[in-house]
Amino acid sequence: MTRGMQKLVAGARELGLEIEGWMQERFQIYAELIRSWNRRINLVRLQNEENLFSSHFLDSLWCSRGCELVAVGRLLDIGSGAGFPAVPLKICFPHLQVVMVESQAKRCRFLEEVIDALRLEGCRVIWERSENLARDPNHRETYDCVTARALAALPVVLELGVPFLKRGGHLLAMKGRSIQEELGQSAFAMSVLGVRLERIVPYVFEGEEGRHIVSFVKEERTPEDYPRRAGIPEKRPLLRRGIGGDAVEKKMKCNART
Ligand SMILES: C[S@@+](CC[C@H](N)C(=O)[O-])C[C@H]1O[C@@H](n2cnc3c(N)ncnc32)[C@H](O)[C@@H]1O
Repeated sequence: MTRGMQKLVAGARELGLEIEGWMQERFQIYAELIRSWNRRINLVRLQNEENLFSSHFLDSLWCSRGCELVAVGRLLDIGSGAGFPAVPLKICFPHLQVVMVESQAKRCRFLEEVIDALRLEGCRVIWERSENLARDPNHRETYDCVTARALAALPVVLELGVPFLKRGGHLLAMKGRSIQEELGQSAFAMSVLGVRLERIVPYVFEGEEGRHIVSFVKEERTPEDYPRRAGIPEKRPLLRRGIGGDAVEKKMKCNART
């Protein structure tokens, strides 16, 4: 077993997850595909093999602390990129019905190859902006769980993600050190969209510090006006105007990738 795989298996065990042999094989194939595609298209910043297994695969599995994934049926991952956190979650929780929505065509082609190579049944990718997909009645208010990693600042993640949730469903935002500041900026978006903060799970592991899973629960139907049309949530985040909105907006752009 490679050192990367050893770290993944040990880290997952601390989360109460057993990565069985057939799951390890899938992680191995997934890692090979990422390495090979990464030479052609920009998928992830790869320092070394260990970094892929811990900072990406293990990091993704921390979502399991955000809500009871065993009780989740439909899960939507917005802006999956190379497949995080959706693919590691699907490998370890095979019962999940997973949809990945991704706006870049090349990344969607990569994700389709991953689904085929790993034989991930009940997992598909949609090439679309999430703002548009959220208008589709087959997707709007139909998911038990929505995940987002390195997608955007928190008020933007809320506007993109909450419309997909059923009442009682969870939005899991994977965030870095700026979490308190971003939460402070999210009060207005939370009240407009009808969600409440359920819990913040801080975590660290070797090579990663200051990480958080932020879990929200949807309490009310989302007004039809949200999300606004493609690009607007990012350009004009849901902040209450007149209290330094513009200054906050500029700062939020810096926080988007954490
Ligand atoms: C920084 S990458 C993060 C990818 C992955 N979640 C990860 O953690 O490595 C953000 C991804 O979200 C996609 N994206 C950004 N806005 C989107 C939107 N509104 N709808 C769908 N995909 C979007 C981008 O194309 C990009 O692949």
